[in-house]
Amino acid sequence: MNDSQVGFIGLGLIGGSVAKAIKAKYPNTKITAYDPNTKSIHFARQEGVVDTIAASIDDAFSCCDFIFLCAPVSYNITYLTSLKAVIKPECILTDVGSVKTSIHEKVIELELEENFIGGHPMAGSEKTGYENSVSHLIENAYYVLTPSSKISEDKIMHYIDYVETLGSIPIVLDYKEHDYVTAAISHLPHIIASSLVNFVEKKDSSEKIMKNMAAGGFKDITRIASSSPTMWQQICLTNKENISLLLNDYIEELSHFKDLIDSACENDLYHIFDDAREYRNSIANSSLGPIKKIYELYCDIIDEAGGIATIATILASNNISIKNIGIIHNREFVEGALRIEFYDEDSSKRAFALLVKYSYHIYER
Ligand SMILES: NC(=O)C1=CN([C@@H]2O[C@H](COP(=O)(O)OP(=O)(O)OC[C@H]3O[C@@H](n4cnc5c(N)ncnc54)[C@H](O)[C@@H]3O)[C@@H](O)[C@H]2O)C=CC1
Ligand SMILES: O=C(O)C(=O)Cc1ccc(O)cc1
Repeated sequence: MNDSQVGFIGLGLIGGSVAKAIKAKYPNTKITAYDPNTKSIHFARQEGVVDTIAASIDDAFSCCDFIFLCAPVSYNITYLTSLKAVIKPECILTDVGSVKTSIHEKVIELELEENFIGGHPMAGSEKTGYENSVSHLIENAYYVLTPSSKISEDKIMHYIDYVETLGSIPIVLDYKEHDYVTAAISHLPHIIASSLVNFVEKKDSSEKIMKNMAAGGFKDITRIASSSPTMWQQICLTNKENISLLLNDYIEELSHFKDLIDSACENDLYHIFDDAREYRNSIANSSLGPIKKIYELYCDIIDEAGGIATIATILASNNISIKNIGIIHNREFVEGALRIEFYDEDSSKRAFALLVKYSYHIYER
């Protein structure tokens, strides 16, 4: 894989980050890239990330083993026809787009299924452009792969291996399922964030009191409203059915919430917040990206002085570093349990064996 030739069409936040991850892992890879932003693509060549700048989708891409389409989703689709004319038969054609059905449909129409595996790294941020790209962006992040029905097992396995060696965690999904899932966990939240920001702006006074007082909670749930408008416009247009369906159900949920407030239903209101807190607390947290693999263990612990220190000492004296540690209480662990997070899988496995040896009761989730 170290001598591969790799093509990029679009070299912004995600394209740039994948290209940097490839160069970091496989320095001999030759990267050919096309991006209408000439300033950033020249900068990428100066930095040594790009070897050849392509002026269009032409023969420059004919020797590529992998080609990554990394422009906004609708633009990616427009390149498939010209790529079909230049790629070699072994080429794995992939994309990083947030929506998969629209590109798969075009791939089927163009009979490119023997080459195409859809891709979606579940990592990113509200930032845009090559200047914000970093080699570690996709590290430890789930990377969804949606292989075409006619692509060979060999190509799928080769691509899974490639993604894994770049530090991501590949998951294979059907492209339609991918679009329903991402509509709920990614597209709907972006719509809610942007509409809430616009709503507050409309409701604010001329002195901008709301804007000036907006605190942590508002900022936490609206960070993603700073994302690229073109990218999100295209996601809404290409995943229309799923988003509309879920938005409809969500509006009903909000309407039910309003009814409970209007009729002052104390118990129901309490339960809505309690259920949400419970479910939210059960979702693994990570500062590195939206969906990352977490290496964690839960340990029953007697509520006595020095309990946490004893465990920390056992782990430290065996050279196991702890990333995060703390007591949690919820329905699953009514009496409280110690949650210990590690930096990697090996540390988590070694800690498990060690704590079991010391007769602790350990759970994995
Ligand atoms: N931003 C995020 O957090 C994530 C984005 N994605 C997907 O990655 C893709 C790229 O998004 P970002 O890198 O975030 O956006 P970006 O705005 O940082 O980069 C897009 C790049 O595409 C280039 N571009 C624009 N029009 C083009 C065209 N017609 N032909 C070729 N290149 C063109 C731009 O010059 C820019 O360099 C999108 O399809 C998006 O759905 C996937 C995962 C996360
Ligand atoms: O910044 C965040 O929290 C994101 O949600 C980033 C993101 C944006 C689009 C995707 O398709 C995947 C991830």
